[in-house]
Amino acid sequence: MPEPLIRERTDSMAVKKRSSSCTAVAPSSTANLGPGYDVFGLALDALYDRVRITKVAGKNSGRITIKMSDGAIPAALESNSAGLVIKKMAQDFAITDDLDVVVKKGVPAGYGMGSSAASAAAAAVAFAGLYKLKIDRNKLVEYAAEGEVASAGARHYDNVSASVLGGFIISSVGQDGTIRFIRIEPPKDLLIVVAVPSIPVPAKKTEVARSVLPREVPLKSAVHNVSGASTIVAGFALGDVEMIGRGIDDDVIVEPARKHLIPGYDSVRKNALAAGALAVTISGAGPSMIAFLKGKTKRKQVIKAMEAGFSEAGVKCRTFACGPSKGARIVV
Ligand SMILES: Nc1ncnc2c1ncn2[C@@H]1O[C@H](COP(=O)(O)OP(=O)(O)O)[C@@H](O)[C@H]1O
Ligand SMILES: N[C@@H](CCOP(=O)(O)O)C(=O)O
Repeated sequence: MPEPLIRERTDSMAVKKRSSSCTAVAPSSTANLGPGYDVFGLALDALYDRVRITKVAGKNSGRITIKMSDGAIPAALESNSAGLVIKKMAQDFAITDDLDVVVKKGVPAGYGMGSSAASAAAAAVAFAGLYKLKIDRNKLVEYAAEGEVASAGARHYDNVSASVLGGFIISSVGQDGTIRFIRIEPPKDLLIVVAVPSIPVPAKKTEVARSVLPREVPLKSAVHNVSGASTIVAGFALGDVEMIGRGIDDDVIVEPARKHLIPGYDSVRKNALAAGALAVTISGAGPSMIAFLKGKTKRKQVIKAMEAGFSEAGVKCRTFACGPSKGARIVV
């Protein structure tokens, strides 16, 4: 369910004297949007992670300690997306303060809503805020992408760019390694319904879901996906939700290879389309399914349809409707 942004309680005077801290929040996100594998990301105004970084006064052995609100996620620096980001930023800016990091999870880990990315994005923004670093937001995305190594085994930019920058983002990595992000403000009447199935997911689910993808694709499929992806971009640029929907529904490469990982995929998709969704796809690497609608009129019907679809496969799910979100920000 959407979690309201709650401002961090003001630290006591005693704590303030000993240390200084910075807190940032970052939104959940959906990646790919069908044919835009590893390129498209959309920030979702549904769930948020919060990261607070506190300098431990008078200690500069470079020790970074992470405390997680969700005990199922490893708190070890190298295995935690926020930890990897902070470690890399501390190295690059030669910061040796001891740091205490508290990660409050709002985005469930492993369900295709950019959970590791939300922690990584909030960590990058909080670290830059704490040390008042003059780095542009694109560079912040690059730092946040360090965190994806903890979950996906690779630096993919789609979730982190959306979490840091907000809105709809196109990430491109040039042949020379140059990374560029293009942000388009999503149309106001774009509504999103997410269904999160209650099924166990493997640790490093994204790495697993990436391993089932074909290494090479037929030219015909590549052409097909380029046309779908171009339609999505045109839809965002023109503010045309129906056009966005037409493009999303056109992935012939990634979704067919992954759908067997999601019990109920076919019925969720069929039901949601019949109930009035413009497009239905896997959110990120799954297992959540995501539907795109124009306005709120069909929202309840689509929610019911997706729940019924998972139920046909004997799977419970939780559902929510949301809009696009703005990007990560400092709250204290
Ligand atoms: N700060 C973090 N928040 C969430 N997951 C994390 C974090 N650090 C490491 N992980 C690991 O990343 C995996 C979840 O991330 P990921 O597979 O990208 O899923 P999703 O983006 O769908 O939530 C889990 O194995 C989890 O233990
Ligand atoms: N492009 C990635 C996106 C993974 O998103 P997640 O939220 O499931 O981690 C992929 O499809 O592997």
